[in-house]
Amino acid sequence: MYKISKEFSFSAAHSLFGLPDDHPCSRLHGHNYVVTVHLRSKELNRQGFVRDYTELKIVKEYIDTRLDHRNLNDILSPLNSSAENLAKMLYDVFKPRIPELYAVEVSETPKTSAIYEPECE
Ligand SMILES: Nc1nc2c(c(=O)[nH]1)N=C([C@H](O)[C@H](O)COP(=O)(O)OP(=O)(O)OP(=O)(O)O)CN2
Ligand SMILES: [Zn+2]
Repeated sequence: MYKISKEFSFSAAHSLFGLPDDHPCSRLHGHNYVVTVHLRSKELNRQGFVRDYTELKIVKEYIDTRLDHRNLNDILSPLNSSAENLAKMLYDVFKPRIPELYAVEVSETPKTSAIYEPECE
């Protein structure tokens, strides 16, 4: 199995619901998000690629137009704007266009990340 990944970054605001009143993440705040798309394939194409990294510019275009400098609560509603929910939403958006996609990772901070990977496809 061959695996590749590519990172994309954007800045956005959000607040989380369902947390204790004194939880800091209940308040509107922002992150410099990093999204990593993970692709895999048993075979390489004739260029020797799982997929050309430059073909992943569709991810950058989506992030730049739909997520960057926005409030993620507006985009993920009625779901909570957690990193987990964002990772699954992005997986569902890109899987039809990137068949080799097997997981999406979202980091809100350099120390945290959430990964959505379907159990079986
Ligand atoms: N499982 C999850 N837990 C939390 C999420 C999430 O999306 N999934 N999100 C948040 C907050 O939005 C935010 O990311 C705070 O995270 P935290 O690691 O607490 O960030 P800090 O920089 O404040 O943490 P330090 O301990 O100061 O490094 C909360 N939880
Ligand atoms: Zn947050």
